Amino acid sequence: MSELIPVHEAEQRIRSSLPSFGTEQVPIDRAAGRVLRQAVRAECDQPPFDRVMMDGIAIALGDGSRRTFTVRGRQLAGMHGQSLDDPSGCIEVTTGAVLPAGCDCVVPVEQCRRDSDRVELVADWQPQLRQFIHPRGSDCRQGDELLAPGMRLRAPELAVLAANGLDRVEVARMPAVAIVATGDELAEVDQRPLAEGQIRRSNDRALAAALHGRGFDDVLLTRVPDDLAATTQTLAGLLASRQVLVLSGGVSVGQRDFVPAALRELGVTQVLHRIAQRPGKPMWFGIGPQRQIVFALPGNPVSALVCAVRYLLPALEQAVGLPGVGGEPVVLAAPANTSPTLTCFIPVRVHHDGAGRTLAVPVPAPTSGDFSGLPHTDGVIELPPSGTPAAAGTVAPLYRW
Ligand SMILES: Nc1nc2c(c(=O)[nH]1)N[C@H]1C(S)=C(S)[C@@H](COP(=O)(O)OP(=O)(O)OC[C@H]3O[C@@H](n4cnc5c(N)ncnc54)[C@H](O)[C@@H]3O)O[C@H]1N2
Ligand code: MOO
Repeated sequence: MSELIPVHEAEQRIRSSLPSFGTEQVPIDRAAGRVLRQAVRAECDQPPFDRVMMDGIAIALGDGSRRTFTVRGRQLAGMHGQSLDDPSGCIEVTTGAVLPAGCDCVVPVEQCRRDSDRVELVADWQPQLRQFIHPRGSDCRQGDELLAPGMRLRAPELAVLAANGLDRVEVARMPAVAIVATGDELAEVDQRPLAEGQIRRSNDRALAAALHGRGFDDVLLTRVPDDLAATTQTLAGLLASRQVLVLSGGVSVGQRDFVPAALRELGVTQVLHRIAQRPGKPMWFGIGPQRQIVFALPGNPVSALVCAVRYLLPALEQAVGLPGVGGEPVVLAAPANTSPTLTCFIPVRVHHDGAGRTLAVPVPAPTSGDFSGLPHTDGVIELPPSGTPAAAGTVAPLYRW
């Protein structure tokens, strides 16, 4: 039997063997949630002109002693061309308008008393030079790099794309994923009644949800029986049409655990099998002849999910160009058991204390087959091998579901 590989080495081996899925151009309205694969530079200065910040009047301040002004014109947002030549005058302006030529101060309407075309400043209001003006280029200058490859396109990034005239954008191509459930004991979700010895298949739905949650939406669900020929045939078809295969079950040492043998027969190169961790020890990972990514996860539901959040999701995120961020540091709120030889992954519920620290309360699953309590948890923490339990206060990385 192959030796157990430490968690950090398993991660390293996976990361260094991943392909990229390439890029594609998409219209801006299909870009939300995608991963940017180009740099975006400012099309022009932002704001592109000195911009009025308040509805009111624009004036030429001079020495600041003048208290009354005569309205000489109007410059609303979207208009241009007004000019003030006479400091006793003012121009009515609205938020977002170009500051009229000759003006250097905006007085909000709340600080004005208007009588016909005469405006008087309220008694205790003292206008200041350049007040309530967004100067041209204060947000960014033409040519500044605003977005870099590897950024996820969320709301702020979409605003920048739109503001800079990008109606199409280059993003990472998302892989076609197949999730394959193995096991003769597995029944469909709607099968009633269940025969003795059967359980409904649930790992595939959990894995698909985990993938959708990270933006991997092209996911096909299928199953194979515990039979080498059938497994090999189904996997051959999937390797021809999908870039990522995620299998659950059939990777251990049982008489009917055919997954590693079938993958070997199909020319998938094994990169690792069996990691020094609990749960999820039997995980298998390999790369196909056309550089397909193949994760064969253990069938136990907690094990499958742990391996998905610790290895599968970070790997696919790397392959689409996102920077690796690792687990999120959290503070253990109570002691947690460890193993002297294995890295332990422990389900936790997280909350924040008064100081804003993220505290993790261990909610251990009785076995890796017991997943009904997981909905009340947020993810798993990773505890390295140790001869003593991890004390409350230990900082550990959290991998969210
Ligand atoms: N002699 C040994 N036996 C086992 C070892 C070992 O080292 N020596 N390792 C154990 C560990 S740890 C795990 S984890 C499991 C993993 O086994 P497989 O990946 O081969 O998974 P299966 O045997 O097919 O299934 C395990 C368990 O999970 C249930 N299952 C499978 N698929 C699904 C699904 N889609 N939805 C819900 N549940 C699923 C299945 O019914 C089994 O109960 O091996 C141990 N054995
Ligand atoms: O590695 Mo298995 O996941 O403990 O049951």
